[in-house]
Amino acid sequence: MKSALLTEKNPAPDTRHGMILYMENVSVSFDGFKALNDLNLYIKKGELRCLIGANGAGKTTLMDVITGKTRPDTGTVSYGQQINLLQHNEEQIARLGIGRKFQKPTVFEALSVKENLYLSLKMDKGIWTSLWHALSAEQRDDIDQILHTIGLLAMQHCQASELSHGQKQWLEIGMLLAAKPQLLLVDEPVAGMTVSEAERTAELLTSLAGEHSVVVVEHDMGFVRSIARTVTVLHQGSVLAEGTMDAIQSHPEVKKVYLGEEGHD
Ligand SMILES: Nc1ncnc2c1ncn2[C@@H]1O[C@H](COP(=O)(O)OP(=O)(O)OP(=O)(O)O)[C@@H](O)[C@H]1O
Repeated sequence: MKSALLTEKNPAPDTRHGMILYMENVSVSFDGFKALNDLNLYIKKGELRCLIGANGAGKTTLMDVITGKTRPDTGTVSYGQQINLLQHNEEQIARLGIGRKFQKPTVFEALSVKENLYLSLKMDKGIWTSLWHALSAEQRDDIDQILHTIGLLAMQHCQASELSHGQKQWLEIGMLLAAKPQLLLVDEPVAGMTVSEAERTAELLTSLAGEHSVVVVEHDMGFVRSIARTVTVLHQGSVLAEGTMDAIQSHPEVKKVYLGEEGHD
């Protein structure tokens, strides 16, 4: 289904070569300190990628560069083959189909689950009309589908404040989905979740891959193992290693600089 947001002003990324994101030779300095150091990262269309790295490795800065919050000093960042993200601001990048979920859920507590989703649908129009009948049949179907995907169909009329921490995280993922992103950036999705919520989140993120490309930053190695096909390890602002979880866990440099330090996180 074609997104209403993908207009001439918001073109779809050209992913004919199978890649949704290209970051090449990207460096970011803060007062002379290189938070990203000649970083190269490629994300395939439809993949679920996990990004790990010790505190200060550059994970947040990397997400900030993709979403336009931080401008790199050098390098290129391309969404599909043709969209130069460095020429767009944060709002434009969101409209181009890159959604970001921060660690802390920011749902509207006083609104119902479903109303939170309407709000996300309507964001591109500037003014929020919460009336269900004002939505097109396609938009209503989209919301029902999202409620199903995030497992909150039965709770659609509950006030968001009544949701558990995990349910709020799923609602916020649903709010991102309402804007029909192609690339989803998800920061520490299972922090603070119960074991069963984390399992459900693993299923949810896995189910989103394919139709969406998903990049997950996560410290919980058990969770990473449960979802990741490819893991990228950042260290001192560069990619130290990339591969399957097994390959990463037996990589001597990774063991030395990251996995050995995990308990100190
Ligand atoms: N705005 C800033 N000003 C100065 N230094 C910064 C700024 N943002 C990040 N840094 C520094 O850049 C480095 C990389 O930070 P970043 O937040 O990207 O790491 P991270 O991998 O996300 O770490 P964490 O897991 O702790 O969130 C850190 O040393 C941090 O102190």
